[in-house]
Amino acid sequence: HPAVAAVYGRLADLPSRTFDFVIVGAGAAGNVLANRLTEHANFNVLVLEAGGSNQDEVLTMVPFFCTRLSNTIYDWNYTTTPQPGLMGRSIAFPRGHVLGGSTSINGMFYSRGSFEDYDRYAKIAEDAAWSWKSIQRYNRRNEMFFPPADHHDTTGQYDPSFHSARGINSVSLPGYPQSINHRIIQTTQDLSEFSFNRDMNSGNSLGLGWLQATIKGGRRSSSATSYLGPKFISRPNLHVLMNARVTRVLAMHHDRAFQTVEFLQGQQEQTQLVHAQKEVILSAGTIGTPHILLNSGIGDRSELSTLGIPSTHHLPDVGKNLTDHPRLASNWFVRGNERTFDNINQNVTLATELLDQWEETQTGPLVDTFASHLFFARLPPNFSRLEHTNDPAAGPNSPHYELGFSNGFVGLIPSTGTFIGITTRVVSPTSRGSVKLKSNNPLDFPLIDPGLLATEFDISTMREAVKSAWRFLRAPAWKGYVLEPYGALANATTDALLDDYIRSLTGTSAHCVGTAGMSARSAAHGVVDPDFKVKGLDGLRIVDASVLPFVPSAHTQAPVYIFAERAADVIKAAWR
Ligand SMILES: Cc1cc2nc3c(=O)[nH]c(=O)nc-3n(C[C@H](O)[C@H](O)[C@H](O)COP(=O)(O)OP(=O)(O)OC[C@H]3O[C@@H](n4cnc5c(N)ncnc54)[C@H](O)[C@@H]3O)c2cc1C
Repeated sequence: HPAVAAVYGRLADLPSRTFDFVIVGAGAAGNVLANRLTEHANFNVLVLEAGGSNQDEVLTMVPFFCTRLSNTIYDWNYTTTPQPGLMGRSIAFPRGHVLGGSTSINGMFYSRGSFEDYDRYAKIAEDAAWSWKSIQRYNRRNEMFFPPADHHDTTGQYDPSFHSARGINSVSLPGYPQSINHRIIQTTQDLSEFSFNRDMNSGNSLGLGWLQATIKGGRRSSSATSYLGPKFISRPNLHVLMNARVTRVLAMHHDRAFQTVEFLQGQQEQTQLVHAQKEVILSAGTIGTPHILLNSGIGDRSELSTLGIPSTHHLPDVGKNLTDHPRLASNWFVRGNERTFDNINQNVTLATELLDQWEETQTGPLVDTFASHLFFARLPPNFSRLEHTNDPAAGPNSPHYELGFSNGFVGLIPSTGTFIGITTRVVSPTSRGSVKLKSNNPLDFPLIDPGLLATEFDISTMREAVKSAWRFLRAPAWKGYVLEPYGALANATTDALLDDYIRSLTGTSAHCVGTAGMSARSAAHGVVDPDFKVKGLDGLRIVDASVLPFVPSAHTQAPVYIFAERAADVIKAAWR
C-alpha cells in the first residue's frame, strides 16, 4: 500500500498504543467495522491483521483463479483432526490470512440464505433486530449491484427490487457466457424438480437461478478492496497493522474488562500490547476468535486447567458447536469438442494469454468464478431420514442441499478431457464439531474438528444431493452431451458404494460458523448476547461468523457482511 499511510507493515510505524477501538482481524466482518466506526471522526480505530497485503496480488484479484488460493501464503493452511465421517481422513481447512481475510480467497458466491434463517436467529436471540425484515437495510448498506463484466442484458436473470446500488461491496451476475448456460435453463423448463428461481437472494432461495458473485467489472470485490478501498483508507482515524498475530486479550485494569490486546508483529519475538479505551472487537473468524479466547483463559474452566491455562472467565461454549457445510465435487466427461473451461486449467499458455486479456480489458473467461448457476432444494417430504430427525432446516421454505453447476472440472483436473462439474453441499447439516487448544502455546494451531458427515442425516442428504445431480444430467437438454461419470463415481452403483464415494472425497465448503454462538440475553448458554457482547464481560465484543449459532443455508459471506453492518450500528449507538 505505497500510497496509503494508514496500512502499516512495521510496528515502529504505529502512531500510538491506545485507540478507541481495537479490531482483531481484517476479514469480512473486521473491515466492515473498521470502515463504519471511522465514519465517526472522533473514533480512533486500529485493526490488527495476522496476514499481509492484498495489494497487487494478482491471484486474489482474478475471479477464475479463486480455486488456486488455498494452500498458499494467503491461507492459514489449517488441517482438521481425523474425520470419522470422512473415513478417518484429515482434510485441508482453508481460512484467509491476508487483508480481506477469507473474502480475499473465497469463491465469491453471493447468497443470503432464506428469510427463515434470519427469523430463526431472531427467535434464538429473542431480538427482532436479527430478523429478515430488520436486516434488509444492512443488506442495502453492504451491496452495490453492478453490471456484469460483458454488460449483457440481464433482464430475467435477477430481480432488481431485491438489490441495492448504494452499498460498498460489489455484486454482479456472470460476465462471460458459458456454453452450457442454455442447457441449464432448458432443464429448468423440462424438469419440475429444477424449477427456475429468478432471484435466489429474495429470501425465497429454493429453485435454480443465476449465481450472483462479489465481483466488480471482472475483478474480485473483497472486504479489503471495498470497505478498505481508496476512498476510506486515507481517513486519519483509521490504522491497520499487518503481520500482527494476536495471541491473547487481557484484563489489565479490572478483571471483567478485556480491553488490552497482546500480539506478535513481523519477526519480533517479544509480545506487544495495545489498549482500547472503548472496546476490543474480535473479528478473527470462526477458528481465530475461539483460539484467542481460549488462550486468554475465556472458555471451559476444566478443559483449560488440563492444559495449564488459568481460567479468567468460565464460558463453556467457547469453541463448541462448530458447524460447516460438507462439500463434494463430482465430474462427468462431456463430448470432446465442447467449449468448457477445462483447457484454461490444462494449458498454461492459454491461461497466460487470457490473463493478458483480463489485465488489458477485464473481459474473457477469467472474469467469473467457477460456477454460473446454483440450485437450492429440500428433501422430499417422505424422505426416510426426515421421519427420524427434527427437520434441521430453518423452516419449510429453506433448503437441505445445494447443487452448483460448472462448465468444467471441479477439483484436481486431469491433464486431458472435457467435463461438467456439479458441486453438492449439505446446507442444513446436523453434525457439530469443535475448536480446541492443542497446548498452552498460543502459536500452536488449534485442533479443528468440523465433524463433517458425522450424522446419518448428513450422509443421507449428501447421497440425495448426488442423486439429484444425476437426475439433472439425465434431462433431455443434456442428451448426447454428457458421456459418463469421471473416476470413482462410475462405480458408485448402490447406496453403500455411493456412501463410500462420498466419504472418500467430501471436504469443507469453508462455511464454518458457531464457535462463539449468540444466544438470548437471559440464556445461560452461548458466548455473546444479541448485541455481540461477550457474556459476563465488559469492553469485549465478537463480530464475525463465529457468532452465528446455526449455519445459514447459504454461502456465508453475505450473512457475515450483513450482521457486521448491524453490529457497527449497535456499537455506534452504545457510544453515542
Ligand atoms: C476457500 C474459501 C472459499 C469460500 N467461498 C465462499 C463463497 O464463495 N461465498 C461465500 O459466501 N463464502 C465463502 N467462504 C466463506 C466466507 O469467506 C467466510 O464465511 C467469511 O469471510 C467469514 O468472515 P469472518 O469475518 O468471520 O472471517 P474471515 O473473513 O476469515 O476473517 C478473519 C480474519 O482474521 C484474521 N485473524 C485470524 N486470527 C488472527 C489472529 N490471531 N491475529 C490477527 N488476525 C487474525 C485472519 O487472518 C482473517 O484476515 C469461503 C471461505 C474460504 C476460506
